[in-house]
Amino acid sequence: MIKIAVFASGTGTNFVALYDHIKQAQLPIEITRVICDQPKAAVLDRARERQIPIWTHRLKEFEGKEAYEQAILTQVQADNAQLLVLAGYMRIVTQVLLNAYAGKIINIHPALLPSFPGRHGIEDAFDYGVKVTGVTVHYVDSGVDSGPVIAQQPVAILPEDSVESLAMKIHDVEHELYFESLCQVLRDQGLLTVQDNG
Ligand SMILES: Nc1nc2c(c(=O)[nH]1)N[C@@H](CN(C=O)c1ccc(C(=O)N[C@@H](CCC(=O)O)C(=O)O)cc1)CN2
Ligand SMILES: NCC(=O)N[C@@H]1O[C@H](COP(=O)([O-])[O-])[C@@H](O)[C@H]1O
Repeated sequence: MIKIAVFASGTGTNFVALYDHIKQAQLPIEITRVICDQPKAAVLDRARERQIPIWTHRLKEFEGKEAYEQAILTQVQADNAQLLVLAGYMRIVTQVLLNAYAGKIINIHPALLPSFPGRHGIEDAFDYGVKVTGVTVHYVDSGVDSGPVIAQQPVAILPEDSVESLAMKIHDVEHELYFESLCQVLRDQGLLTVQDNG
């Protein structure tokens, strides 16, 4: 069984999409825990509904970011998580996790990096007026949205689009591309085989 931890801070639609795809495909992948920095985030209810364990604490409960991430590291290592999957996790991952999980942390971003990094990729692309934006899945490094790209998919911004309609199109792409990218990463790391149908 391949063990992955999902990190999220908000609604959790990407977590649900990954969960559903893994279940539908009957892949040997287990989401060991949802890690969340916002104890009231909706993603936690989604995890509870699916009997997925959670770890949720606010940063301010700890003596700084390093102690916070050390607590997360202790938990994901105890869970034997092999890959950390950031899915709307709004914290910059520090060297505590980067060192322990070098090359084993991935993220999804709602823009075509390196364009429009940061917390507001969808709105920034819409406000800039680009005609094409999209979704990026990438490895996480010490920079922000600067790690090696794993996959990208374009999304056209039409004249009739609002930022809301664009966000819906972006999320629809995310909910397919992240699962495809996860399987590719697990295959690249020799954890998933063709025999697994992954
Ligand atoms: N080391 C990395 N950590 C994270 C990355 C990354 O590429 N490298 N991607 C982000 C996700 N993200 C955009 O995709 C993102 C999330 C949050 C922020 C940010 O600036 N957040 C807060 C608080 C920062 C903190 O306390 O950690 C802020 O507004 O200051 C920027 C980009 C996930 N992590
Ligand atoms: N900079 C990171 C970032 O903007 N991530 C974005 O947060 C959203 C989380 O949605 P979800 O909670 O419904 O999965 C997703 O659109 C993801 O690309």
